[in-house]
Amino acid sequence: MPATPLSLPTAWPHVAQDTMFWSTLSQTLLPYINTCRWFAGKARQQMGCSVPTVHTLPLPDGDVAYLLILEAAYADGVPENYLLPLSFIREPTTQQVADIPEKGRITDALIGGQHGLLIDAIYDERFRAALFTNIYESQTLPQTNGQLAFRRGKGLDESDGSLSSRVLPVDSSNSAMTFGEKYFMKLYRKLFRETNPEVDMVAFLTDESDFAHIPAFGGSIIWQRSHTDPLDRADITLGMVQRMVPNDKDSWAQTGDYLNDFLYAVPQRLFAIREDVFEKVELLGRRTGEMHCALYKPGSDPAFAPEPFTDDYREFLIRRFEDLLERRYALLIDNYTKLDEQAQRLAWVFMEAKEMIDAFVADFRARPLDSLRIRIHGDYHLGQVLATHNDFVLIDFEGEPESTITERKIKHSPLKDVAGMIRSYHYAVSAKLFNSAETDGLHPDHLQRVSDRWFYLIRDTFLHAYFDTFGTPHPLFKNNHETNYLLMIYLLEKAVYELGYEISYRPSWVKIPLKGIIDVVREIEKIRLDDGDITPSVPMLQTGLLN
Ligand SMILES: Nc1ncnc2c1ncn2[C@@H]1O[C@H](COP(=O)(O)OP(=O)(O)O)[C@@H](O)[C@H]1O
Ligand SMILES: O=P(O)(O)O[C@H]1O[C@H](CO)[C@@H](O[C@H]2O[C@H](CO)[C@@H](O)[C@H](O)[C@H]2O)[C@H](O)[C@H]1O
Repeated sequence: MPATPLSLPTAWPHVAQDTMFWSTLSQTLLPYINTCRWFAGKARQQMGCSVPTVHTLPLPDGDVAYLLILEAAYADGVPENYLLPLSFIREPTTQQVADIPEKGRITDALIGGQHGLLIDAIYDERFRAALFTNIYESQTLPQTNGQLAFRRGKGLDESDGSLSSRVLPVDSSNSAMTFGEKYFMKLYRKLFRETNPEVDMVAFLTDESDFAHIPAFGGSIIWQRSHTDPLDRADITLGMVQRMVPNDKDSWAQTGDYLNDFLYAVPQRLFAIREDVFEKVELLGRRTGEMHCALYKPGSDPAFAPEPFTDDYREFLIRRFEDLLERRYALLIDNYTKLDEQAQRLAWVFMEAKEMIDAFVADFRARPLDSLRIRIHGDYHLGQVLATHNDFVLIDFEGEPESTITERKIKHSPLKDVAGMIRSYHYAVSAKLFNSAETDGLHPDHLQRVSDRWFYLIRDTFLHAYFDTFGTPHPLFKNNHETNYLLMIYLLEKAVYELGYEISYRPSWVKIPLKGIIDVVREIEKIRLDDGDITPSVPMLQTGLLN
């Protein structure tokens, strides 16, 4: 923190409309947000930060906090908006300062002649209490630009008007707090000019279905803007409350534990998966199916009603695929020499399959498809499933981080979620078997066979339990042939997406999505043979490279 504190003349309760105040403060805010986990613009060339909107939130003791909407500008690309709540702690005691984690302290300041500490308000108990009380009372607070609408959901009990709170040590792209250890509040940091899909999804599942395996919806905080611009009038979601789920860990960690048990036997050439592992996988398949059944509501609100595979959707998916593939091939070529030998071999097969993949994707444009599309989870993997004592709770319905909010609300076949989970099981076994001391001296080909065997058994167990939930026939899945085709489309899309993620963040894991891509390419070959569609212009795969 600077030796000379920031000095601003206006008294804290009156700064909301003081543009000088915010323009001076924004110079301090830019370096601060660059230290925050939730700020996604760190690696971009930044052109500054401003405070276009300030909302005032009265606190229980008569003081105020502010909800700032920050705008971060970049040398290229559109600016981004972030939510930063601000509190001013006057003359804080040593204990008060110590109670606020370093990452929550913004700057020492002299504001309206009073010394104090400006902090991220989530670390101020008064601020948290104000948010919760406003939700409990479904208050609407008028602001200069629109109003803050706090809305209570079914999951917030009548008896819980006032509860003690704390910030949860979840270091992610949003901020999390708990109230009475019974409610979980998420404050969204990166804002979009639309309602957040998570609130839509959780509210829909809580209000319109009896699906009990999400944390029940407790309420939301929405900024309803003054609708001066007809093209830019959507409400903006700032936060959401759900029931807090007591959980030991997420399913990624739980599956990792099961794999640790499995791993011990591998060097002795023993293949042993405990029965309760299959039971858990079956249960997750069932819960996933139940979630999709709950989201399948013909005749409901148009935002959720099932839709066919329209031309628009087909074009959207093909464009997305082509763009993704182009970027991934370029990334792979640029980073080829950094890959290990096994990844390089797989990369060759992927390159060699380019024509076949292109033809497979293009076929999506005209292929007759009678299955239906619905709203789905959208970013479904083992890390999004909390493992409770003997069941699962599904969380984080915010959608794919790389997609825009509009894209995240597009309806897909639920097989996209299924593909996400299948990919996640593939990741779990590959990451364990190829990165553990227990399997260190084992031949990679042997490990690959063991890994494949585990994966196929688990995948099929998941799929059987999933489809059993629907009974047959079901309008979401026309027939086995079409279902298999769609599953391949979404598996391929997910694995190609992951390839980019791993090249950028975990180069030693690149072979995991590459193997996933090649498994799908082999299935595509089978689909082509089934279709009787072997045109000499698109060669079959030369699998010799894999040996
Ligand atoms: N309802 C809940 N009850 C308990 N813990 C939760 C709940 N929702 C989320 N969490 C915890 O918070 C973490 C982050 O939640 P998530 O919804 O994934 O947020 P983000 O959008 O920031 O990724 C989860 O991995 C989980 O540990
Ligand atoms: O968690 P996010 O929503 O930020 O998603 C990104 O990171 C994920 C890794 O944490 C990544 O997921 C991939 O790795 C997981 C194991 O670490 C695996 O379970 C997933 O199946 C796999 O896709 C995700 O792709 C990325 O967007």
